[in-house]
Amino acid sequence: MHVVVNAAMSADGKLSSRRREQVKISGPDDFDRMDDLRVESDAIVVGVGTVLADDPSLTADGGANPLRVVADSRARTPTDARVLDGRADTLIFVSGRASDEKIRNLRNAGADVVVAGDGRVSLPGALSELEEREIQQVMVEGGGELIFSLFADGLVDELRLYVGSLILGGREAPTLADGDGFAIRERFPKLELHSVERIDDGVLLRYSVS
Ligand SMILES: NC(=O)C1=CN([C@@H]2O[C@H](COP(=O)(O)OP(=O)(O)OC[C@H]3O[C@@H](n4cnc5c(N)ncnc54)[C@H](OP(=O)(O)O)[C@@H]3O)[C@@H](O)[C@H]2O)C=CC1
Ligand SMILES: Nc1nc(O)c(N)c(N[C@@H]2O[C@H](COP(=O)(O)O)[C@@H](O)[C@H]2O)n1
Repeated sequence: MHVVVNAAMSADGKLSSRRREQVKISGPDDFDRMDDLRVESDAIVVGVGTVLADDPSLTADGGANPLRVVADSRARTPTDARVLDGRADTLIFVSGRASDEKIRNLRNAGADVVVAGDGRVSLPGALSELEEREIQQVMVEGGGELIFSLFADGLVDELRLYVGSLILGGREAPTLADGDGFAIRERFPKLELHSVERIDDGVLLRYSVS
């Protein structure tokens, strides 16, 4: 399985505003590139924070829709969220912290709900489940909490990072890898830079993860 993290950040490294509002960091050509990546992926994964903040549809304009996947330990995805609009299949990973009632409500809203882990969703467990379903390419769209955990668990193969030409600012604004962060005595994940490409008025950086 190949796991690609795709995200857009401002020149000061923020994924959205200090109020966690969805900001258009990508321009039209970069959104087209993102859509192409959705089409060529078998699953798109986000954390429930992104669902609650952005209410994304996670569908592809130009082709077949990949499986939509949400990491949502406590089953907080609203039953009227756009990821449950029936336009594509949706799999929600919850953990032992999710109540039976919330799981039932999500299933009634059309989601496939799978329990992975006891505390937060076990990401190795979730990716194993996707592998069993013959998912070959996974596109992770965010946000920063989920991306940090995937790096911490050593589960990311590739990073495609669009850097837009704007400053969002704010110490509380989400960044690419939030979570607890890494310390110097631990191993910082290392990247290998493969390409730099100007798109719209920003830059796409493509890395593999060593
Ligand atoms: N510019 C861009 O490319 C993008 C920007 N964004 C922005 O990012 C922000 C949302 O990011 P963020 O708040 O970090 O939310 P995330 O989408 O990363 O979701 C985080 C939540 O996922 C749940 N989760 C379940 N399992 C795990 C796990 N193993 N590790 C980490 N999280 C887990 C947790 O909630 P629980 O414990 O309840 O399960 C956690 O709070 C929004 O402002 C959005 O606009 C988002 C995507 C892309
Ligand atoms: N690539 C990219 N550029 C931006 O400027 C963005 N704000 C995002 N955000 C991500 O796109 C999702 C929106 O999805 P839908 O089009 O509604 O399906 C959003 O939830 C973020 O994951 N990405």
